Amino acid sequence: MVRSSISVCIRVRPPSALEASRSDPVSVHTGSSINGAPPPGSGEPLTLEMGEGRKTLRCRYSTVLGPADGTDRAYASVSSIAVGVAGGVNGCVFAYGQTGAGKTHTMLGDERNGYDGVTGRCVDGLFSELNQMAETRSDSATSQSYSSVSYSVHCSFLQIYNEKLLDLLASARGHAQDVDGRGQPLAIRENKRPGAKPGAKAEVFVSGLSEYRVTSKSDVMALIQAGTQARVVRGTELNDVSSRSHAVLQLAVEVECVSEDFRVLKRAKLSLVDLAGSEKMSSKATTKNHTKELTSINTSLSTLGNVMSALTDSKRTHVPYRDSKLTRLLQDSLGGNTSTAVICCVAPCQSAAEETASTLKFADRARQVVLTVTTNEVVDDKVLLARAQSEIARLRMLLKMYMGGQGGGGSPPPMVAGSPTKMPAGSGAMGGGETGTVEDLVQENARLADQNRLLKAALRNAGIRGNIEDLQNNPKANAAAEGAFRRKKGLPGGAAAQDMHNNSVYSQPPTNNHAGGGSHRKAAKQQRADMSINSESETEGSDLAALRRDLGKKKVKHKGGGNVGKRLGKELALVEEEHEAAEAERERIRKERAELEAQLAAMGEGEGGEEEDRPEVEQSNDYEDEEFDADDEEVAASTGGKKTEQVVLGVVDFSSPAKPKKSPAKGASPNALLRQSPVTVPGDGGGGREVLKEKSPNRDNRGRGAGMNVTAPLPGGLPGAAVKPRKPRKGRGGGNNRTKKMMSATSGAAATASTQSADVLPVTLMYSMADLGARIAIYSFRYDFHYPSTIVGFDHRRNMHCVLYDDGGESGVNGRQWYDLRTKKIKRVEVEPDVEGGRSGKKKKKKAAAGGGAAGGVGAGGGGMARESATAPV
Ligand SMILES: Nc1ncnc2c1ncn2[C@@H]1O[C@H](COP(=O)(O)OP(=O)(O)OP(=O)(O)O)[C@@H](O)[C@H]1O
Repeated sequence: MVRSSISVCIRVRPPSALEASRSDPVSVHTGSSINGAPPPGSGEPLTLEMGEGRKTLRCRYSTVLGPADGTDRAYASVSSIAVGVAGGVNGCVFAYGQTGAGKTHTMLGDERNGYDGVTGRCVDGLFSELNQMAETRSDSATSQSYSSVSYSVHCSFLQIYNEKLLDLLASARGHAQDVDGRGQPLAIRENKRPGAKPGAKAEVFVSGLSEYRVTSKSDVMALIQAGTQARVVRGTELNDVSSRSHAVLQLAVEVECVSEDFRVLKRAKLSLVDLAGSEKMSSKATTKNHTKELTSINTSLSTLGNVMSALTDSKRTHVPYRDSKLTRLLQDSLGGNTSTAVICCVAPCQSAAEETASTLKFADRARQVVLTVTTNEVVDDKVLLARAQSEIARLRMLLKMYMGGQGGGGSPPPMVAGSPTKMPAGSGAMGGGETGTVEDLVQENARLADQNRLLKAALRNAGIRGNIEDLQNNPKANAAAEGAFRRKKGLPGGAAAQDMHNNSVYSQPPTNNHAGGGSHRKAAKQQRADMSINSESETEGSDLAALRRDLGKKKVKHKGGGNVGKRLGKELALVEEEHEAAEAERERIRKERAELEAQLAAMGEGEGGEEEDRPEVEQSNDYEDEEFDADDEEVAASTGGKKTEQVVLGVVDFSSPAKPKKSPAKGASPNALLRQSPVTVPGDGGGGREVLKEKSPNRDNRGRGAGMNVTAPLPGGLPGAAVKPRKPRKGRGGGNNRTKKMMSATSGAAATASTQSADVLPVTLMYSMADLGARIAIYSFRYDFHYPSTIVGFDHRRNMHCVLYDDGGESGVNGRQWYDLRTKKIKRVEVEPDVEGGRSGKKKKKKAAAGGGAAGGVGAGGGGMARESATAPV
């Protein structure tokens, strides 16, 4: 966790031709050459002469760029923010200033200079960093080495015009336009990240915004070019090409670092914002439209100023983010977990002195805003364990050194690499680490507590008021119930219900997925893995216990007799205390979880029947919802009549090795680039990588993720546009609407399309982002049919794949489905509008507001797969 203030750069543009022709005197001076010394302190000086009889302003800012300075210097002042996004730290750079002051020139550039602005340079810097990490297989931020580092970047571009959010890339996709021809306004929503720390802020994202997968700067530049053409521009008194909207380009980055023992997933977003310029209301703003534009620009900029003021005022409890769309969208960047820089652009001339003074005032406010920035990374249980062990080793070493092992006087040992230890603030030579074991535990606790919350909701739903005490008093029944529950839910450990405490989606090691059964074997294997983790946890526990015993027995004294020893003793005791509290909390949550799961299991046992025959309760897709909470689970569970069929799946790859398609021709129009099918370019890791993949679920998606191990194409191939045959389920009164629809759409297709399960060939999945784009066929033995599909997403939280049927929507199913390809069971099926009766009115409204499609989550941490399956209507 790092605390830093918003970085401020002032850029003074050269006088324009008009200003020169009017002989408008220069009033802004960079450097200290103007009479009177700049105020003391660090930073570069700037002087503003306000005019005759008025005070001259002298100030300092961390970077001041004069008319002769190029955009490269502006980029230099923000490059660390762009590069930091690769390491999982959110970044935001925005340009602020009067109309015609040079914001667009600075941020985007123009066609004449090939859009050579700060934005293009940031994108370049980010991709260079990502490619370097992938090539060297290391994380430059932590110097940690991995066996593989892969990344994905998604780009969106929007404008805020007259307080409406409009997708700048929507027209390129041929989406419906409103009367202005600017596309449908989009809504800002919030997504509470499951597993986030209690009290953590919800993430803001724009629902329905198109996002494109990009793999290089040129991909992004093509999008910028296309989007810029859709931006609202008008000639004004001060600028012939004045932007009348705020433009926000966002890159959502996910980096996956995999080593033998653990996996780390980093998510962050980079926001690059070119604000519309403030302008005085003048008589020339005659048209109604122009006046409306001016009013909304000025209102949103003044709200931005108010937000800055509120953030710098320690007494203010309310920050008016919601007063404008701009501040609401930038909420994370202004007062949240984002490294932010503002480039304040000013005109050099006397006639603009008032506006320049107001821009400098904004800059002063901005630099007082203090941000707390953390790395957004998700680590699996093994890395938590590794860190805890590394922490223990470090503490042991400290103990040894300061209690006589290595003798006094020496300087304390350096921090163990990769062992971020939480030590009390001001711990001097210890360096005061940032995050660590205790925080990891707290984080894990939050995740477990979240899971408990969901379990409680499921229980409430089922109306079960089980007798927990009974189960507690009967360990055998308890274990059996747990096992049944696990088998039913496809959770690890179903075969031998011993321990459910390590049931984390991150704890499952990748396994090859073969056609046919074996899920119980795998579950047993997983259980053994779980148990081994447990025994390691025991070791951890006993190490800590030993450490505590040592601490208890000996009075910590520094051999050299100084205060360092005493202080270290206190620090160790504090760390230990925090550790103990976190462990106790974890224990409490685990107990609670065991009780809840036992209740659910008891319920499952009571239902009876074979696992395969029991339908699974459909769940709502939290990524689509404004806020994910326990209510969602309740709604989902209450859709009793619309349960999904449970089918056994085989997984095969039926595509021949990907042949690189031609890269887009140089000079091709960006719109043509956007319209074309996904382009596969050769990747350095073997598999191709898709670029500019519009995430329309119905698009043919032939790219293959790196790391796919294709054994052979399926003999006889598969039908190109297979239609899903379904039969009405027995005992269900003829099936629901959906079933009927499918039946009528598919009669006769099943027989010809059927493929024997003997043909099923195994394919190796990475259980990660590397699987994206893999075309697979999912086999249902119930219907003896292969469904050709494409993996379009991987949900790290649930450890599930999102696949998309390659049937062009003919099946009538909203094609995206969530599959756990390990356990070979359908876990999630999109709820069709006609069977949505069980949903609450609120939910329906939300869906309708989102244009019937899924939410296009921009939030880097808000569930990557919302992006993959987001925006285009199915
Ligand atoms: N540093 C600079 N060097 C050279 N020309 C510049 C510089 N800054 C701005 N200009 C020129 O000044 C004009 C106005 O700049 P620009 O359009 O970037 O202003 P703006 O702040 O974005 O205005 P608006 O808010 O109205 O969109 C443009 O012609 C641009 O090329």
